[in-house]
This record gives sequence, structure tokens and C-alpha cells, in this order.
Amino acid sequence: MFEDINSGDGGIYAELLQNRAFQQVTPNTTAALYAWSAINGARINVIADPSPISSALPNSLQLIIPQGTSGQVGFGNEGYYGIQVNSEWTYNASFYYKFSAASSFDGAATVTLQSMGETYATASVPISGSQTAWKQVAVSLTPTSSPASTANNFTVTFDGSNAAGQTIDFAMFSLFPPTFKDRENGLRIDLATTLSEMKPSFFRLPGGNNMEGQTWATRWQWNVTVGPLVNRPGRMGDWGYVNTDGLGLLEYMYLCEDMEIEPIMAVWAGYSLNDESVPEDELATYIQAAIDQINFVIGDPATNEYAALRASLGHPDPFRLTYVEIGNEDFFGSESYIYRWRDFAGILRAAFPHLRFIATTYPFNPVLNPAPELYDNHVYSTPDYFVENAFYYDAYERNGTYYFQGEYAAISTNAADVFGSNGRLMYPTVQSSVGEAAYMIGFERNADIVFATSYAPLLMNVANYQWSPNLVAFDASRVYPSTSYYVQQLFSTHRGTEYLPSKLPTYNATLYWSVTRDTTLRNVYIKVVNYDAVPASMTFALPFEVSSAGLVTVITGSADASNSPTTPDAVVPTTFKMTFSQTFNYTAPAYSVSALTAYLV
Ligand SMILES: [NH3+][C@H]1C[C@H](O)[C@@H](O)[C@@H]1CO
Repeated sequence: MFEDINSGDGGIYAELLQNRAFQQVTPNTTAALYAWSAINGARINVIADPSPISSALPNSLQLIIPQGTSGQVGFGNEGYYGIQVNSEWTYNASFYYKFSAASSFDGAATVTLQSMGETYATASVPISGSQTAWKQVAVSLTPTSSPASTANNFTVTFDGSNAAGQTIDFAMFSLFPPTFKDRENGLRIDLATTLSEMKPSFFRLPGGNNMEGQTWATRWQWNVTVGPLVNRPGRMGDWGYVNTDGLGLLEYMYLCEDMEIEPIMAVWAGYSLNDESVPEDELATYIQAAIDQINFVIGDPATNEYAALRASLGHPDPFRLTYVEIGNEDFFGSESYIYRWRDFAGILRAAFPHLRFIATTYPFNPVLNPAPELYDNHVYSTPDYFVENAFYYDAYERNGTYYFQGEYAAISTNAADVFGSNGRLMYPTVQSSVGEAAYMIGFERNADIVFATSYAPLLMNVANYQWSPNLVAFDASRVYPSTSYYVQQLFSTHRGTEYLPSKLPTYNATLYWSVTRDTTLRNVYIKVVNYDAVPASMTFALPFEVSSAGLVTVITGSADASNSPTTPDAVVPTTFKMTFSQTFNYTAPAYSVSALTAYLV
């Protein structure tokens, strides 16, 4: 499950410059210069440009080089809480510039990656005072070393002795490192690789709260997140910072394509986080926007203008799409969802009969028409809750309705105030991840009605975050997979194609297991969850023969152990050879998740 909670900008979206285009800021304020700073006496200010680079980007950075300055004068950007400088990488830097008034200046800008005066990479860009219209310039930067620290800056400076007195406007900066699959405007390689190594099947986007907007006007709107970056205005996201929307709908689709997974794509459904619902007689505009969004993803360029837009952006073929979610957590707006679902699902089902639409209220509460085929359930609670409710789906009625556990995580040890700060987990712990695993065993046992599941939220920038815990933490140079990440990965890579019934302990036990079989690979997977503080010895009697050689992968550690920037590898999976027979013993360590792999003979 993905949404931008300090996880897109400055996270998986590989742009390295923060506040790169001065989107959604108030000109002539200090705040508008966030992440930028003047160098050696330069004067910089964000202005409402009288001739802006685009209507989407009305602001520009104005540099004034005062008379009498000498040495390198200009400005720098600190990145998203740091910039990783890697000598194995070539960085692509670009910006637009113009002179608001023609001048005789004919010089160059020096573009660098540097720290405290040490320059790691530098390039020169010709700058001409005759350039009164916006001109984009681009350079590549190849560092000569890789400093351990990420306290580095991107800088643009001029030789003060010959640039004194000049006023130059700048817009739409960008600095990219190499990206995942070399995709232009793409993803940070280490984060995307970490997600890909979980072998996920789908990617839910674009949220979550961050799709909804605090108001209707600030909702996520697909059409302003596609096309040239200079035409993307960005928006104030729902987690307290401006989203550049450089990671837009097309980038999300490329993410799915490059990771060989499919999107579960949400459409805005007329409800914003200020608890305001669009009245039924005003829904048509938003339903059409949803139709256009879906056509952008799967439409025929020959017959639909938004599909033609997709083709013009380089992807004439439709993307994979099966599941479309109508809204997010509409149990907060369930009364209006009765008509919002009726109209959205009614019209979208007719327009796209092969797609499957997911409702986001509580199942059957309120009663919805048309009856949803799919519901998205969310649950955040304590580790104990997940163990005590490991049979949550067993009691669900089998009535042709299927469930997406779209968000779940053990986030606190304080049952009295799960979302509060007291008892809240900063990072998953072994105990919280083992608790989640007990619940996940229940997903497998009930796979006849649970068709998809995803931990949430996914990514956290440890330098600036609004939610904890998350599956994967990161900073400007490193990724910190959590204990829950390894549990997700273990379940995902030991999935099987069929569930083999077995007699589980009674409710509120501490020991859970599942037996699945992959009929293609002819593997048998036995996942064992021990939530007890002592090891659990077990005997398995299989109804079929297996070869003696097999493997077991175990995630275990002290209950409150976490992977974090200070203890990145406190708990990692370990794999051992294991001897199997049709009847065999296994001892599950205290607080552990094990995946046993045996091979059918
Ligand atoms: N409040 C959670 C529920 C919402 O859908 C997400 O945006 C939040 C974090 O995963």
C-alpha cells in the first residue's frame, strides 16, 4: 500500500532537490526558500514571476549578485535532509533560467555537489544575459569520491568578480541520481529494489489519506500529475507538506510495470478529510474524472483522449489494471457513501464491466447498492490484538464477497490509545511482527475470501515522518527493512498455490501455522508462528511424502528488538538446511516466524 507520507517526495521518487520548483509556496517569504540557502553574499528570493515558466509553476527563484562581491556567489539546496554523493553514479542536473532584463553578461554558472567547501563534482553551464526567455540547461555530475556523510549540497554559483550586479531568474531545478530500471523521472534504486525483493503482487495507490485532500479542492487529481514536470502544480498533501506530484499517475504505472506487479488504483470518491461529501447532484464531474483516470491507464488511444494522452507520453499500450478502489476509509463518510458508491460503482461498472471495484466502508454497514463484490478492511492495533484475532476471517460469511486487507499493522503496545504516542512503536519489533504473522496465517487459511493483503504504511523517512511504524525506514543514503518487512517477504516468497487444511490450536493460542503447496514448483511450505516467550516443539504428520532435504528460514529475536538506523540488522532472516520425513519434528524459537520448505517426491 503506498501513499506519500514522506515516502514519495524525498523517498522512492528519486528527485534529490527539495522544493525544486517552489510549488504551492508564498512568494517573498523565508518559508518559500525552504531547503535553499544563499552563498557568499548572494541575495535570493522566491518571486511571483511576471512571466512564469508555466501557469502551473508561477514562482521562480530570483538571484541578485550584489556589486563588489567576489569569489563564488549563488545558492545551494540541502536535498531531502541530505544528498547522497556516490562516485559510482552520474547525476543529471537541470534548471531553467532567464534574465528579467537583457544584460551584456556572458559567463557561466558553476554547478557542484559539495560539502563544507569540499567539492565532489563540478560542471560549468554557459549563461547569457541575452536570454530573456526561459531556457533549460542540463549538466551531468560525476563525483570524484563518495563521502560517508550525506550532509552535502547542490550549488549553483557565479564568479562574483564578473557577475556582480546581475539579476537572474531560475525555475524548475532537478537533480537525479541513476534510477530503478533507468526510468526517466524514476525511482530511487535502493528503495525500489527493497520493495521489489518482497516479491509483491500489487501496489495500492495513490492512498490512503493522501488521495482525499483536506478539502475537495486539495484532493489528489490524476490529470495534474501527468505530463511535463513544468506543468505539474503539485499540491499540499494530507500529511503536512507539499507534494511535487513528480511521482504521478504515469510514474506509478511504470513502477508497477517495472516491478511486474499490478496496481490497485483508487479514484477520489467525493469525500475529503474535513468530513465534507460532495452532494449527489454534484458528483458527475468527479465520476467523469474517475472515468478519465481509468481511461488514461487502460483506454484505447484510438477512441479516448486520455488514452491518447498516455500514448503521447510514450505508452500506447494499456497498463495492467483489474482493481479500482472507490475512495478510502469511507466508513468516515458512510452515510454519503450510500449514494457516492451507488453512482460511482453504478456508472464505472457500466463503463468498465471487466474491472472489479472495491468499497471502503465497513462490510455491509451501511448496506450498499449495487452490492459490493469487494471490501477494503483496515486495522491498526496492538500485537496482542492480532494474535487474539487471528481467526478474524474464519467467521466471515461466505456469500460471494471478497476482502482486501488493504492496511494493517501492529503500531502500539497501548490498547487504550493505539493511535496515541504513549506506547506507539517507532519501528516494528519482533513481537509486533510475530503478532502480525499470526493474523497473516489467518489470511492464508481464509484465502477463499481474502484476495489481497498489504501492510501499511510502507515507507518512512527517518528525518521527517508523520506516522510510525512503517514497513521500511530510510534516510538520504540507506534503507532499513524492518522485522515486519522480513515477515511480509517470508510470506510472499513462501506463498504456495493452495492451502492444505490442518487442525490449529484453539483461539487465543500462541502457536499458529499454515501448510500450503505450490503445485507447479512441487514445494510444500509450512509457516509457523510462535508468539510465546518460550520455544514450541511440534510434530507434523504430512499426508504425502516429501524428500528429506529441505530448508527452514527463521525470523526471531528478543520481543522488543527492532531494525533501525542505529541497529539496521538487529534481526534478519536466517536460513538453514532441514531434514524432512513424512512425520517430522520442529521447534519454533520463542517469538519467531518460520517458513519450512519441503519438496514433494
Ligand atoms: N490513517 C491510515 C489510514 C489511511 O488510509 C492511511 O492514509 C493512514 C496510514 O496508513
